[in-house]
Amino acid sequence: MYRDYKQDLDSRSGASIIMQVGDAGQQMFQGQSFRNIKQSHLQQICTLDVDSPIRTYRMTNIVCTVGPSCESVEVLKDMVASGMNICRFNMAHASHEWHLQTLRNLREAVDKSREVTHGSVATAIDITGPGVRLGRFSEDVEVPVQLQKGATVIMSSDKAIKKSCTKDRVYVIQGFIMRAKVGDKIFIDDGPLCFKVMKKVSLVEMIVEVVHQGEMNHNGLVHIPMTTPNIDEYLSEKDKKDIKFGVDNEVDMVFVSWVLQPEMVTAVREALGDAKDRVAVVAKIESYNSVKRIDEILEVADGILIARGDLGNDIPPEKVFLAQKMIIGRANMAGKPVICAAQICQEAENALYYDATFRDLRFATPVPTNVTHATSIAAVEAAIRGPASAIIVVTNSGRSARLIARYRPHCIIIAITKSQDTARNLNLHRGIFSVIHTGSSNQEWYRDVDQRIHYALRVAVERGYVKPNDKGALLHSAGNQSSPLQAHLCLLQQRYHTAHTEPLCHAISQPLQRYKEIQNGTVKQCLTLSKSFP
Ligand SMILES: Nc1ncnc2c1ncn2[C@@H]1O[C@H](COP(=O)(O)OP(=O)(O)O)[C@@H](O)[C@H]1O
Ligand SMILES: C=C(OP(=O)(O)O)C(=O)O
Repeated sequence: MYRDYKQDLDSRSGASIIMQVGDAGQQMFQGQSFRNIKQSHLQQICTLDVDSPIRTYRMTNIVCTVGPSCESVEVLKDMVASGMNICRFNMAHASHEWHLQTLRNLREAVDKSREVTHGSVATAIDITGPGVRLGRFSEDVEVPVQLQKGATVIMSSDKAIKKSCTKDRVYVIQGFIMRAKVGDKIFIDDGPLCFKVMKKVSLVEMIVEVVHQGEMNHNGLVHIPMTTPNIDEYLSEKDKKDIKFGVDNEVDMVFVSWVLQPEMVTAVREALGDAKDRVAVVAKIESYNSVKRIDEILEVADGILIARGDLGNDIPPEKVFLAQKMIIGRANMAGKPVICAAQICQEAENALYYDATFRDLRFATPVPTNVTHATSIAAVEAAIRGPASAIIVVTNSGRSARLIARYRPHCIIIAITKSQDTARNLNLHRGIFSVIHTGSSNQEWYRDVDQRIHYALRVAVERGYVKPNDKGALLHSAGNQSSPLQAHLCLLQQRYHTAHTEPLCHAISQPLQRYKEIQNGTVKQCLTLSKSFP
């Protein structure tokens, strides 16, 4: 049932999708059979079964880039239904007017889909950073321009051709021409088109020859491996204008292309002004330099995007895998979300040995551990021991949900929130499904929480995330009057036998078990809790 949207959309010009998406309605149900606790990675992989029923959900989020082929409300609705979590607007292409109209179309598509998907879609602008790009082609040139091996092209910094490039003569900035040396390879976009510099004609012009055939598009990225674009400032005037556009139009994230040093991320945060606490800054790792400075970049960024295509043009393609594994590991250690920009094999998720990852991450957590943090670790521990098919977390800031996701539970995290902003922002984190519940809360606190949990469970059942007789771990605060130390962690037995509302209410009313003595992130004891709920 899966189709490759990138090919679908690219072939209609100008849009890509970072990961593979499923047909509408199918995306959440692929998966593995229910897991048991395994002692080792080997034991875990020995239990993988080709006959396992398709019943789990997707833990990985999908980031889609929009272009002209998917700008309409109809297509965007289709993408929402197909599971898009983050909609990315690449500011290297198109005008602010186009981006604004498409953003409005997206919001309309999300509103119209709300009943069907319950989902919220985050928005991200992708700023160009110091990467160098070609100009635009003349109206009469058929784009993409196909180039065969051996063809020669003039690269020129003549501004007169900036918007009227031809097959034989393309615009790039002068700094790029000055930096290029005879014999250098120049990659266009993620390849395969590759040129070799044959002759430097002047300071503003050079002749290049196609050594690997491929195609050129408007504003294609131009890169000489292992070279650093010359940057005078961390942010160009264009990037600043694009960030202002993002803030004015309330996007949730900024992806920063070609981050070469941590200061670039800090500069973006500063440019966000008052929106800096609301908007997540994601650093794109697409060069050798950024791989080498990954820890410093991770420290200042809210998340990382591994741009495998461009990275594979800067370092040898066969090393991209090593960089990817290392970066994902370090991002996991740092507790920061990481986007791997390329198609992912969904079945691979089933082979992951979550328990070991959890142990490693817990081991790496500094002691003493803050209570919210420790309780979130305990929620994951409870889910492993259940074993639970979902962790339900009541959260308005999103903090507990993010902390739970950080410990990589094997099961989905259902975050119940009143905040639309939180719901959208959680799309950056792994394995979280946000349920927005805005119902009235002018009643006793526990009844309000109870109602929200019921609602989330109903949605979870409808979507096939939990089933009759499944167990779930539940995390919520102990109410306004209580100290954070009284935070409850409950393992609830969902004893319902059908997927209807009435039995779900029973699920909550059953005596619940509470993990107590949460000490430095380790659950020591399990008690029965019957008083917290009526
Ligand atoms: N808003 C847009 N308008 C026109 N074309 C676009 C737009 N966004 C993306 N594209 C096209 O889709 C291609 C793939 O998108 P993306 O991966 O974001 O671009 P790039 O690799 O250039 O950074 C781009 O090279 C461009 O041709
Ligand atoms: C996602 C990538 O980057 P971009 O689309 O910005 O070129 C990539 O290079 O894989």
